[in-house]
Amino acid sequence: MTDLTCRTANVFTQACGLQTGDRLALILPRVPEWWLVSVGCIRTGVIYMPGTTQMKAKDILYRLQVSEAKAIVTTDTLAPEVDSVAPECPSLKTKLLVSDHSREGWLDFRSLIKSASPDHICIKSKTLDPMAIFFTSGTTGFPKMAKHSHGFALRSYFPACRKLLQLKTSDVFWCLSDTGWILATLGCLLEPWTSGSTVFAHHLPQFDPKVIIETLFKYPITQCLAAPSVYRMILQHNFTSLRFPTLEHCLTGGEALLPEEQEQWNRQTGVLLHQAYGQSETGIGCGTLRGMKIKPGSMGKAIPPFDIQIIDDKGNIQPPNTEGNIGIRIKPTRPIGLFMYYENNPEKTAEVECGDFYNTGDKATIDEEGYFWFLGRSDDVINASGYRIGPAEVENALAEHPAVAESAVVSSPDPVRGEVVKAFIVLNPAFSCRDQDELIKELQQHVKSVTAPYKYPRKVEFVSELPKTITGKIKRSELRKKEFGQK
Ligand SMILES: Nc1ncnc2c1ncn2[C@@H]1O[C@H](COP(=O)(O)OP(=O)(O)OP(=O)(O)O)[C@@H](O)[C@H]1O
Repeated sequence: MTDLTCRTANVFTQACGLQTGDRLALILPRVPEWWLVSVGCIRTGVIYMPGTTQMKAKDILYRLQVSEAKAIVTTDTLAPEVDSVAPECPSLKTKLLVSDHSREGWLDFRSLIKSASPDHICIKSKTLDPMAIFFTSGTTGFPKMAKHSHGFALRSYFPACRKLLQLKTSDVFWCLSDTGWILATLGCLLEPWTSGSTVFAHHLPQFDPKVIIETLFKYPITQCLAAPSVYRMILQHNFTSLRFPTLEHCLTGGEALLPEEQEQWNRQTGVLLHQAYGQSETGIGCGTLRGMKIKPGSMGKAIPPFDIQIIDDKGNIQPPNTEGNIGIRIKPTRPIGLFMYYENNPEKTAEVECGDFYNTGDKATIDEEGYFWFLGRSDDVINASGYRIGPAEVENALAEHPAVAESAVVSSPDPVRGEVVKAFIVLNPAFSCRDQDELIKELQQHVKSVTAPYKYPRKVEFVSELPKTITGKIKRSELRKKEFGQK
């Protein structure tokens, strides 16, 4: 890795003429070059911007333009999409292709690193020098550019952070996160790197639960990190045995995990599933550390150096069991590992500052033991007849009914009540022939029976799919806007 990443650094500074502070878009699947490019950038101070390979031309265009990227690294699959938008990106000077074939107008990354010198002197980066830009998922609008410093990498060395996974040199760690997501930089690169553990990588072009299960049986993987949907798919697969021979520890985060899924995973695999919470802005903010008591449905406790509190809209700390915003203290000192600011967006950067805190825009409560309980994004919380309802609570209740494959709960206008709870539901195929009115009544009754009755969805609509971001997160804001007749 030292040899190859030094060569990569030389390719960037010499063959590509990139300088410290230039931006490079990194859009690669799970191939070894993803690691080389990331570390090559860290060595040279080139700011890298990971992006998912699921992007289409317009997504790539948006990212290249707003970031004024000077270079891009990608594969054959996305090169034509890049070429189709490159004329509209005047800053883009270098296109690097990771492939066994050549392509006109592109530099061949693999042959360049073969011929590059392995001698390279790393820049002397300071903790607060910029390292990477992570685009947010765009769940609530256009993706924002969360800029991180080298302190983000440093945070993985902090003893308190290493308690999350407690990786050892003997561990074989498999992080299934999309390479475009901040979790991949943490789970595929920084965490195992700082612990000296083995990284397991699988190309996995599609999330086929059968392949994931076979892989966990075949290879000596001891720890696994993946989005809740991955564990969900495995559980829904009805495989005869999920007793993986070497798996000891599992972590998930990035979206809500249902408490019953957490329990079901434990029952079927014999391994505990720990939950973490984070954002492109924060990396992992809180989590259930290895060995800590798991409270199903909770996102665990704040991980130092972050001081996380539940705050009101003015930044006042709220007592336990009171709904509020998840805030991370930034005054008097901004903690290492938290994003620096939104690039080119001082208004948005100022908007998320709330008193002494960075307001994550997520609603939650904290209990007496310091465990956080996610309610939903601030914009998604429903205010029905004076009751504040988090979509996650209703979606969790619906998920317990066998008819529900997936649901999204949003606010909907009502002439009498102002706002009511509306559920968009994707049915499991076995229930698609059922009388719809009858099924709606049954589902409403079910929600009333498993959670506080005022939360039940007064409106229900069955849909074939839910609107999602390219990383698979439900765009509740899109559904809500449709309900209120907005664009
Ligand atoms: N454990 C978790 N449980 C529930 N939600 C989670 C969890 N972890 C993360 N999230 C959600 O994911 C969000 C972070 O996702 P990300 O940084 O990818 O961008 P986004 O907020 O989805 O997109 P955008 O900011 O562009 O709308 C959090 O703010 C939170 O809403």
